[in-house]
Amino acid sequence: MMSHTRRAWSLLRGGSGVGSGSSSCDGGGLVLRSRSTDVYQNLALEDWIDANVDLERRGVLLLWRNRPAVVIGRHQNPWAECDLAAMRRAGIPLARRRSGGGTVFHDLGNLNLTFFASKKAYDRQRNLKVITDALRRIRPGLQVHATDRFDILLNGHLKISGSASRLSRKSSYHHCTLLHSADRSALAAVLRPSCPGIHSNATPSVPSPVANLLDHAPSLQWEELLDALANQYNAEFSSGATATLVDPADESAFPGLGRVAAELRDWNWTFGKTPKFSVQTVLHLTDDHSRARSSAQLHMEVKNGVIDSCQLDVPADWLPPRLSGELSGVLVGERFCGHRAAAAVTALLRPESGELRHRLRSLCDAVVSVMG
Ligand SMILES: Nc1ncnc2c1ncn2[C@@H]1O[C@H](COP(=O)(O)OP(=O)(O)OP(=O)(O)O)[C@@H](O)[C@H]1O
Repeated sequence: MMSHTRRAWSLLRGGSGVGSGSSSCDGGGLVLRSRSTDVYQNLALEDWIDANVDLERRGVLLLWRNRPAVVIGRHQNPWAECDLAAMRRAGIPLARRRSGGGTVFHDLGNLNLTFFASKKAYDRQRNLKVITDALRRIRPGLQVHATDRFDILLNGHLKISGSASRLSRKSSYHHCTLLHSADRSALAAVLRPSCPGIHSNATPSVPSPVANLLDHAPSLQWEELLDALANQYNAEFSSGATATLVDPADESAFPGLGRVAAELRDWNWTFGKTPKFSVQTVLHLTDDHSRARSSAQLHMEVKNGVIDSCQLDVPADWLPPRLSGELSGVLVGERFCGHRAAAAVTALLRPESGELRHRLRSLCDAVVSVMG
């Protein structure tokens, strides 16, 4: 018997098997649900569908959820958008998506919907209408509306959905989040800057108060929500598709997907694609007994996530210029990442006089903590 994934693959490749409406494609045709909760696999699945499915013939709606993850827009700076140290402690990965826009938090209480269509059929308000119509249909009392920023708001001001999209030569996709029962305190804890004093042209996020659907529609279960969305998609796009489970980890069904997932997971994409930026900040220094205090100025230029230049202005009565100069030199060419920088500067902390070592350590710690 054909597995769900294989059936989906044959459908995606243009085989038959979906309901009668699917071939009269008014931009609609196939509803898929990903089995995976790995953010990189799911983002790679989006790429795969965009590259391999004939979207002129049929559109696709992909429904997916991730284990906790922070997803930044293509042109964003992760150090400016999220608390990387807190994420590392909690084991929450960072992903950079291919589309533009701002930073969002995902977990299993957040549903993602990706609407794939030909470039000609690309229509974000129509896609958002699928979501708002589905919500109104299952809970007529819910006050939801789509904004001209392509967010969906509840009760006029609480964001339940954010959108981003990507257009290629012939195809398009538009993905949206939908907060059902996400951990809002985790969301607030990770969506704040790691690093002070960043100057850059990266796209900034637009923070909004958020809400979970479950708090406003207390008995709304996942299956009811997923069915309503699939049905509404079919109604809007005159399709007769039933949702099909797919597994992006199945390389025989999605050849090449694993390589794309690995690229998305790689530091060179997640951090290395950050638009160039500079960091200018004051470092607060203390000795080992937290008695003596001083401050230093840090100025770094970072390109492709790597420190291109580093200048430390440290008062001469705190450290001899030789040592602060040496620390600056050690950091140039390093990835702008606190935990990696910590390894790089450890070598500097060779025995000097005890007092100087404490003062150098304090300076190193201050620099490393700035780097997230
Ligand atoms: N899963 C989520 N769903 C909806 N809103 C979220 C979610 N996670 C975070 N947010 C809120 O959305 C803000 C980011 O919104 P922003 O508009 O910058 O990006 P976006 O919604 O991804 O995309 P776009 O900018 O393309 O609309 C966050 O600061 C937070 O307030």
